Amino acid sequence: MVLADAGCEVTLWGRRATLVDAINTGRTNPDYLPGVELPAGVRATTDPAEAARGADFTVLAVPSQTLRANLAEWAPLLPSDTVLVSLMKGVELGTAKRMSEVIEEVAKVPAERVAVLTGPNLAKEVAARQPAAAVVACVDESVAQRLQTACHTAYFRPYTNTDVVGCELGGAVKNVIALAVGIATGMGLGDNAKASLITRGLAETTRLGLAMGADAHTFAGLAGMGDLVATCSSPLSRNNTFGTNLGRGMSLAETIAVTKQTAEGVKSCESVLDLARRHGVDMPLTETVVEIVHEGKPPLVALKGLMSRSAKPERH
Ligand SMILES: NC(=O)C1=CN([C@@H]2O[C@H](COP(=O)(O)OP(=O)(O)OC[C@H]3O[C@@H](n4cnc5c(N)ncnc54)[C@H](O)[C@@H]3O)[C@@H](O)[C@H]2O)C=CC1
Ligand SMILES: O=C(CO)COP(=O)(O)O
Repeated sequence: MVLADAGCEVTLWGRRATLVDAINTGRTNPDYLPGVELPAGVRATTDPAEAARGADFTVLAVPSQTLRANLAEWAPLLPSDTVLVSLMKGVELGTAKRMSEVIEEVAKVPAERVAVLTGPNLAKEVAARQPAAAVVACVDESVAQRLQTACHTAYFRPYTNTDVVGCELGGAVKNVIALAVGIATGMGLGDNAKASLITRGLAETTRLGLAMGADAHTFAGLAGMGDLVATCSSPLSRNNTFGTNLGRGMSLAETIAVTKQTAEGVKSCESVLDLARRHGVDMPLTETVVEIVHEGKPPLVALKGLMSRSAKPERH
């Protein structure tokens, strides 16, 4: 919708023919964005070759853990000069790779042909054309500028950045911190606790980013602080809501059963922790989220553990 509003011709690929038909005939996606009328510049198809044909930009927005398998099928269909754009906020399980790394590897394209769009962009608000800013990142600034032009509208304001590593980490780790903040909400903790989690969450994200060569400024920007604030304070966030349900005492299985859409942090907390260990970085909040979500640690026990960690200067 954003691309079409900015004047681009958009072809969506969808797996289900019924949804594709609903988009083409009813101009709406009833399963995911009911009540939102899609602009005339958006059409849909179930044929990936048709979607890829002649595309200047190929925007990838499947759940992170499914990217590798999907892209392997699509890669042979892509135009040789298309720029692949990742909207995904996750880290691959097993390899601990960022989405742009998976794209480069599977589509066999150089980093200059891969861009990332991230920032505080809760889908429902964007679809309602409520104002939002974002970041488009690519190691090649001219490519980021082309994408910026392609998605700049009266309600959507993208900034460019060349720090792809920092932008991707900001998006992936904020989902893990949103789970932590959600758990705190579910436990009935107050705003001081939530602000402390957000701030210390940003500290550990920045620590990991610096170890991986990212620019510290990125984490104070839209991809870092911006997305963290939006996600950790909004009930529209699936990760935040997922955490709230866990904090209220639901089991993991019950929480998964009531979660209709993708909550990336549930899987990515493990791959982010893997990444942290590979880089020798301490990420106590991420580690605690993994313990609560995947190892059954009661949130109250986890809270006591965090509060009794050894005292240290804020910069560490
Ligand atoms: N929804 C949001 O507010 C935002 C989401 N994102 C990111 O976008 C990415 C996608 O998330 P959403 O679209 O929100 O998730 P979603 O759960 O709303 O939709 C995922 C889509 O992928 C499809 N899908 C699921 N498994 C698939 C598979 N194996 N192969 C192909 N398609 C599959 C689903 O049918 C659905 O159409 C995530 O990485 C998320 O972090 C980024 C910014 C905002
Ligand atoms: O990334 C998002 C907003 O920027 C969406 O967050 P959730 O995936 O938690 O809904």
